[in-house]
Amino acid sequence: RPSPAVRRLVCCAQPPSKPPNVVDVLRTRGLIQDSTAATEQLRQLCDRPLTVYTGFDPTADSLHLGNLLAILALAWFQRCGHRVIALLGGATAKVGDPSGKSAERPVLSDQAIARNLTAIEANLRQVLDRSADDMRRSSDVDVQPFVVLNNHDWIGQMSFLHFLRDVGKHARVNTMIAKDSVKTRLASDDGISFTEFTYQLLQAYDFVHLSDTLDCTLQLGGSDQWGNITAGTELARKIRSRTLHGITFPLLTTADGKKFGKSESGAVWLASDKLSPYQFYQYLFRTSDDDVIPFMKRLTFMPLHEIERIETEMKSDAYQPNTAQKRLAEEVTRIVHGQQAVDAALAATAAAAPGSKAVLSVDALEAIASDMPSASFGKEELVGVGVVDLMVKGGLQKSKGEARRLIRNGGGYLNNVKITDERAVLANDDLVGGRLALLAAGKKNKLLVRVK
Ligand SMILES: Nc1ncnc2c1ncn2[C@@H]1O[C@H](COP(=O)(O)OP(=O)(O)OP(=O)(O)O)[C@@H](O)[C@H]1O
Ligand SMILES: N[C@@H](Cc1ccc(O)cc1)C(=O)O
Repeated sequence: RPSPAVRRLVCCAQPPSKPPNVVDVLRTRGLIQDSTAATEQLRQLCDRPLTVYTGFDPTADSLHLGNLLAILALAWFQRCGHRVIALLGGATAKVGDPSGKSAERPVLSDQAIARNLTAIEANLRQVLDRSADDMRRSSDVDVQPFVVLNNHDWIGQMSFLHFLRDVGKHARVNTMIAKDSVKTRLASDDGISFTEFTYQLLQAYDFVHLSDTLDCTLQLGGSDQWGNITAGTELARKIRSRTLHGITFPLLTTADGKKFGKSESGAVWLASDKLSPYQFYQYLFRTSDDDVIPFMKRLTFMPLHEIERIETEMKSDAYQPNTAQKRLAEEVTRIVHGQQAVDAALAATAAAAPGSKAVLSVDALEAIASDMPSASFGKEELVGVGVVDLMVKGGLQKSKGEARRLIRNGGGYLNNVKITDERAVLANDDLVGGRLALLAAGKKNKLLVRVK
């Protein structure tokens, strides 16, 4: 298929089509919580290409599902023809954002920050590059490459005196202590360190710096960032007499109301070495019926009319349970890990399904390994050994008698194929990839056997 540029030439040199106003996109998808201007003023501001940024502190070695909301908000700006900056907080991570935190953050070593920076940049690229490529393939909107910056490049050089004179002098402590992030911590027994107290000024300085150097006029962030974003708009007004804007989106919360975060246990990581694409897919597949439609609007690029159609279908008697969840899981996994990962997750899900007859691959078995008990044996303890013995040794059945009865009643399976003979032995060919086999007692009770 010819590139958009070539298509434009062929199609009588038509100008690129005008993308929708990003404010309408964000608003209709539930991605605006607060903003520094009323909707109409924001629409006017976004009616021509502008530069927008969001910051990510490298406080862990992966971003998570909550951060995906911020990345997708940036992607919507990119898809609507704006220039986007993803800012890595190499400097701010050393200080620690008190927003939404009830206690002081631990100090990270320079090595840990450097490792996290590389990992987080990879997460951003894996989503934003793919989104931009998809967009370039499917429309003629002028999608600009996104820019990644690290605030250590300017804050790292700044002297303390410079900071006190050029930034601190223009900030009122009264205003600073009124921010939610500080107010809550001041009320706690441990209070807040001077370091974390100054965080908002560093983020404010970033905004002014990006507006000076790259004409960035808008900052996005989760609702926990409102205080830091407005610290930037206030500073710009004071030291540059300039009006900058901010938009926040509501935080993505778990079913029990907790913010998805990297510091929370059980984070839904975007990095595949911390959470496999299959587990990522499974997590989304388990979304409740109440959350599935809002998640589709906020975490996918699916057109709204399609989401609304699914919402209507969910209310009909003919609706197959979990169809919407499957679609959500596929779309979000594709955005984060790509189509191949979706195909692999679907194959693994089919392999693990109760009563599955799916032909097994090594990848599928490895993907589902964490979902079921497993047992490892030397190859000589497996090949030529009776499946009845293996079922008992692996803990799938309590006794050989029980295992025999199971097979006689048609409930024993090896690699998703019914075992018809209770004297059957495991052959070399039964080891998928020469190292894995799946034994099952009934439809759900499965055991993964591995060669040690
Ligand atoms: N659950 C969430 N829903 C929506 N946005 C989020 C969520 N968690 C973080 N963000 C947003 O992602 C951006 C980067 O946040 P940050 O790097 O501090 O992650 P974090 O998960 O909040 O980290 P930590 O748990 O260490 O506070 C911010 O704009 C933040 O508001
Ligand atoms: N404070 C943001 C990250 C950030 C860092 C620097 C900025 O300029 C902007 C945002 C957060 O913790 O989520």
